Amino acid sequence: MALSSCTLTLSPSSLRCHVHKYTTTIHLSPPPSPPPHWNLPNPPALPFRRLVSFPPYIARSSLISATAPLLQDAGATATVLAGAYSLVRTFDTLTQRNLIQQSLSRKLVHILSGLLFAACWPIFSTSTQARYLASVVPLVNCLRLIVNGFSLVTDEGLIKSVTREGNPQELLRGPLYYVLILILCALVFWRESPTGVISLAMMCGGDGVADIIGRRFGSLKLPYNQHKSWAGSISMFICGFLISIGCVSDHLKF
Ligand SMILES: C/C(=C\COP(=O)(O)O)CCC[C@H](C)CCC[C@H](C)CCCC(C)C
Ligand SMILES: Nc1ccn([C@@H]2O[C@H](COP(=O)(O)OP(=O)(O)O)[C@@H](O)[C@H]2O)c(=O)n1
Repeated sequence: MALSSCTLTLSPSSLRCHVHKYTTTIHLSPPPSPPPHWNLPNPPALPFRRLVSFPPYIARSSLISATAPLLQDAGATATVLAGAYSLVRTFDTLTQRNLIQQSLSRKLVHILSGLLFAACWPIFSTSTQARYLASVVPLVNCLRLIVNGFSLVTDEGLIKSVTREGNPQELLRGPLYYVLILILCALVFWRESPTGVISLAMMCGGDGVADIIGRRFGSLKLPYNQHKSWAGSISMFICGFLISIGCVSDHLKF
């Protein structure tokens, strides 16, 4: 029903609105004077009666709407941090129990960490601070790699699931560069540009698969690099391309 008119009757306790279907103007009448036994001072003569101040529930709802994105981003950051810790712990347990080889564990952590990090971006809000809170996750892991890489602390699970030979200093090379790229992609590209997720798809999906395929089927080496093979390089291109297409599809809203 279209609102065609409203006659407002202001009163100190409430605002009553009587909607009439067929008049088209709005009449604002001055509030009735309070009964004499209230002994209130006469209100100042204003050219136009100010509406009563917003009731507390409106002030509260505007505060909630202002802090809701921050609370959402804080919750998302805590969730993804817990996911990162759980991922490394899971592969450490699988390696400890000899259910998978350490080299395969490391590569699966390599493939899954960055892709799952980017897959979590949609749970953050669309506010400007979202990317900064999201980048806290790789930043915390960057600090973990540094303190373990310099043996300031020793996280055996992290070292076993992320290094080739179990040398803590290995954490200061590939893994450290890896999380720095995650920070860069989150801060610079975030969800505005597909460049970030495509870079992560190639670094995580492509490079990770190249190692797995290249070690097993890479007998035919590249002419200019005897440490790389045609099988590994072609698998990097194909998997990286397919994962990139998946990352920039609708479900990430690019
Ligand atoms: C093993 C890794 C890189 C090795 O690179 P390269 O030597 O083969 O070139 C990856 C290291 C991963 C890091 C320790 C953990 C990163 C977690 C990530 C920031 C957040 C993941 C969240 C998600 C929900 C699991
Ligand atoms: N294009 C590629 C990449 C890796 N690989 C194989 O994967 C192994 C490790 O690859 P990598 O140098 O990317 O290892 P990370 O430095 O990524 O840990 C190489 O020694 C090769 O056996 C390949 O055959 N072809």
